[in-house]
Amino acid sequence: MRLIIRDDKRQTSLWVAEYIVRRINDFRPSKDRPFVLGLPTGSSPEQVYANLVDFYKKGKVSFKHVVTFNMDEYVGIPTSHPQSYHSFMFKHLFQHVDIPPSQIHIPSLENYKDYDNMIAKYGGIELFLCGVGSDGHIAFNEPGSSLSSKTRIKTLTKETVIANARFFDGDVNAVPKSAVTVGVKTVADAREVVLIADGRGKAEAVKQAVEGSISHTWTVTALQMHPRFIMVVDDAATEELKVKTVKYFRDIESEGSSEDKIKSKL
Ligand SMILES: N[C@@H]1[C@@H](O)[C@H](O)[C@@H](COP(=O)(O)O)O[C@@H]1O
Repeated sequence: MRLIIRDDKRQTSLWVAEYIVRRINDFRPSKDRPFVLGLPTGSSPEQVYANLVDFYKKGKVSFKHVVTFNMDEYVGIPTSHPQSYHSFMFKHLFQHVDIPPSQIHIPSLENYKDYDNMIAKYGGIELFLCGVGSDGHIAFNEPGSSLSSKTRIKTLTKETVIANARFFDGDVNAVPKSAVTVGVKTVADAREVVLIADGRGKAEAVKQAVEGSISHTWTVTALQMHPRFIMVVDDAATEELKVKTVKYFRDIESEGSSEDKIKSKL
């Protein structure tokens, strides 16, 4: 695991967007060999998407040969609903860049049983970007979800419904109570996972992800097993970590990752 700590959300969002642009460009995607990108919704990635749009407009990246798979979607509201994840993705990213609509995938009641197969047909996900819930859930894999789960329907916990009420004018009753979501294993099967978290509200989840034991109680902890897992967090999100942990990761990252260091010497 790499843990990148930046001062604030502006900086974490920039780091992640620059990283994604670099990964897409280094991959040199083509029609026959697209870059397969897993994507989240939520307030955490919003500025990442704004930066990606900006980089696209400046000609630094193209999404023409990028295939996307979103991680989740509410059940019970139409895709046209302003708070559907479908609407979110078009508003913040898809409508501003050159991705062909046929290359966009969002889970739904219609396609969820085939979702993991669809991903497999593209050769798997190259990079899965994700956020994390305050209770440590990734996508909508709430506490107690199987760490080997695949795409399915999940009931949302009260904590998540309350947390997401902010997008529904604070009305808890308006928040859908279930969702289609990729599984923990769907995320963990990606060749690389990049997680972005900011704010004090994510501090406990970040602590569990970095210092906790692997447990279905905090589904994010499953990513500790991942060979290429990068967490990008702001200062506030590190507040529950041990001083020693923060110092350790700051020290190794201040020199660049060991891989970057070795490559730069070649
Ligand atoms: N299903 C989404 C998750 O994918 C997201 O990571 C989480 C955190 O959202 P936010 O980034 O708004 O804090 O919220 C929702 O529950």
